[in-house]
Amino acid sequence: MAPPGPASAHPASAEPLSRSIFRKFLLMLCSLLTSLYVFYCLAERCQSLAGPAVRPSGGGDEAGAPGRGALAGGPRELAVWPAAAHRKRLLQLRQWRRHRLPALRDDGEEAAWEEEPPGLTGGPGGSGAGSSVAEAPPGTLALLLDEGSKQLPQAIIIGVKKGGTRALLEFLRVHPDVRAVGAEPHFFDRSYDKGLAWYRELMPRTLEGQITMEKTPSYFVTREAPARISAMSKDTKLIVVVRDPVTRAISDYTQTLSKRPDIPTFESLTFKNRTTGLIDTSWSAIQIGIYAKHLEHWLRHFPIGQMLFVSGERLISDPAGELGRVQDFLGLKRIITDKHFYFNKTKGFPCLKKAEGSSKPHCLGKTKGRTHPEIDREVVRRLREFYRPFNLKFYQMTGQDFGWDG
Ligand SMILES: Nc1ncnc2c1ncn2[C@@H]1O[C@H](COP(=O)(O)OS(=O)(=O)O)[C@@H](OP(=O)(O)O)[C@H]1O
Repeated sequence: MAPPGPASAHPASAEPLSRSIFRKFLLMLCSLLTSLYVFYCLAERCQSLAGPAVRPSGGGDEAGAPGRGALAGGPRELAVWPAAAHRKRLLQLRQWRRHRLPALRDDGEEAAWEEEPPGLTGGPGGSGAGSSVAEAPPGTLALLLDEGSKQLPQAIIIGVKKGGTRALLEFLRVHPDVRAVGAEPHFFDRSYDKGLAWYRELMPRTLEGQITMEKTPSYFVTREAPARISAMSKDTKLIVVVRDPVTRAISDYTQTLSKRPDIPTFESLTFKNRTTGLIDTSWSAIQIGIYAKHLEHWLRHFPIGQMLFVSGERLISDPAGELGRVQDFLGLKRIITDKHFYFNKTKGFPCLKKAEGSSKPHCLGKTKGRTHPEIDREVVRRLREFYRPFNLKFYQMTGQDFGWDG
């Protein structure tokens, strides 16, 4: 008879089986832990847990210190305001989803902030490196999205049409304490009968310490708007972006021309009677630029100190400077600085190194910064003459010389 096998023969065949089960178990445990970690990091808990629950707002010691932070959403800013940045990103995700749904739009002019077309990329900060919730799969954070509540706006950009209102709003949205509705609600001019509850529903959710904003440039020239906004809240802060009324009128005309190429020339629309040189002030392109007259209506309901006048020209030549004034006016810490902007030569305008909820450079869309048609010099001269007294009155009322008549 053959001798029995070694005593260890049977255990030797059983052990590999239990070991392999154990190994599989370990492998599963590891993958589970890895998935949990990935989920955890996607939720950006890693960055936010260490931060304060509510970021202090308003002018602290460092208010007014330019160039303090790094790029919006960049590592340094997160280190300074981790909780605020995290909360804002959660809310941005909600917005990211909304961007992909048919949104409330104005006359089609106001498409949302557009990403740079391929030909325009390559600006500073455009590497696309780094993560942002806007680029993360939305489903992963679904459970965390019910934060905040909808508030009526505490600040409104009320005008002026073609002044640079979109640029200002999009620049402001970079601030972690600003939440704004993307499209123009037109509540105080077109939809007032829908009521404040309807209006509030349009607003994005905000957390404590964040400001809700909207922009509708036609409010500035709407007679009923001052009383209506005051009835909502006497404390509403009002921002007006103004621009040389002559170039504003040409910009306005250029927009109409882009939609209806068959309209009469700018020159013919400007005059009631070209021979006498009588300006047609009933033409809205002309009428909107009589800023002093419109302002009078607002001053019946709001003190001048509750209004901020932003220069549309300086918003292009020195966006950080104007944004500094706006942040001060809104009682916000000066987080948006020159480090957030770069000048895009192709676009011919300042653009953001990183827009809200994105890590890529962003310029305004092609409906902003259109090429204006050449206008008869004599007509331009006559218009300048027409606007001069109104401009001077406006400088006097606001205490600011916008330099349109120098
Ligand atoms: N950064 C930047 N990028 C592009 N465009 C800029 C920027 N800053 C100000 N502007 C000027 O904004 C003008 C459009 O103004 P609005 O946004 O107020 O227009 S609208 O009333 O909302 O249609 C637009 O007018 P046009 O140049 O006539 O198109 C621009 O001159």
